Amino acid sequence: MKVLEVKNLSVGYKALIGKFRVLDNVTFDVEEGEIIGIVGESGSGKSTLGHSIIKLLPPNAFYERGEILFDGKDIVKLTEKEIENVRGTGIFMIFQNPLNSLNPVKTVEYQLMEAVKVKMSRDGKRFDEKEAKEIILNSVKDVRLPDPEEIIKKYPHQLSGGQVQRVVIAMALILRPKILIADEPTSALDVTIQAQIVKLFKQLREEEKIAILFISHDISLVYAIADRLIVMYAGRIMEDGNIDEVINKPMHPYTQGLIGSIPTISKKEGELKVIEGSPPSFLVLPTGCKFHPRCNKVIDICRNKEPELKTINNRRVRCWLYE
Ligand SMILES: Nc1ncnc2c1ncn2[C@@H]1O[C@H](COP(=O)(O)OP(=O)(O)OP(=O)(O)O)[C@@H](O)[C@H]1O
Repeated sequence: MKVLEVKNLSVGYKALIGKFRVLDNVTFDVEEGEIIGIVGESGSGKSTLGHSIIKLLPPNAFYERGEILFDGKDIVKLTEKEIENVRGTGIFMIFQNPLNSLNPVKTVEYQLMEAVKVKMSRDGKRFDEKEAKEIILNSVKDVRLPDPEEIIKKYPHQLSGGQVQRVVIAMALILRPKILIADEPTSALDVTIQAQIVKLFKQLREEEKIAILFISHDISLVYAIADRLIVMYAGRIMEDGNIDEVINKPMHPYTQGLIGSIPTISKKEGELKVIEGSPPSFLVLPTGCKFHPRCNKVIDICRNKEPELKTINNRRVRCWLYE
């Protein structure tokens, strides 16, 4: 069952130098319980995509075109009041900067309690303080925060970055949304905690059929959690498919470059290949395929005409090599 359909989504920003489009015609569906890794270099539009889906774009951003269908409604068209009812238990986003999700003048306990209240009321349950406290303490234990009783009395600024991130993840565990968007959720955490959080996300999917959009620049981490991989470049989907198939047989030269630059045990240091150059500015995007200036398989047509995202054997790929 589809829980989200993003159709032909284009999103831009207004800046002093003028308007520019970041997301360009992004289309993908999300199935119930599916974990999708969204990868790409910094600036490829991953966070913009996440913020668009939960309708929390910065004030200078605008939806140019397209639809985001969730629960029979187009998120793009929802009023602030309507989207408020979707956020939390419908769609929840863990931001790259977790402090943005917390209120600086309220304790952790207060904020997790609010989440429990929202969850109970949307599930049609009567609020029970004792039960709520138990749910809070369990969620704090689940994210491996030390001294749960003590930590919930604290304010966000009294916690480390990694602890704040775990409080936000605890909030997600309480709310159990239909869709969880996690933007680099574990980058502030050390490797052992990271592994535990990845396990928790998988458990959430198993128990609650939560769909997760896991945004990261770290393909190896995504490989440990996702079923499917979407590769973004310059605000476009370049490749999309089953994660094992994409990792073992990447079709797009950009995906091949990203995977070729992952240090793995089997590769000796000297064999690591990095993609030359850097992503283009959205103000002056190249003509044709946006990756062509950095592509080692470039052919004439790539410079002049942008390829469409084509479906080939269960995979979508935007590249002239497969036309
Ligand atoms: N508030 C903003 N105002 C203007 N431009 C913005 C704003 N936020 C993002 N952008 C532009 O959108 C582009 C995509 O940014 P975005 O944060 O979505 O990429 P990303 O792939 O998530 O990168 P990162 O991995 O660094 O977070 C950026 O290069 C930047 O030019």
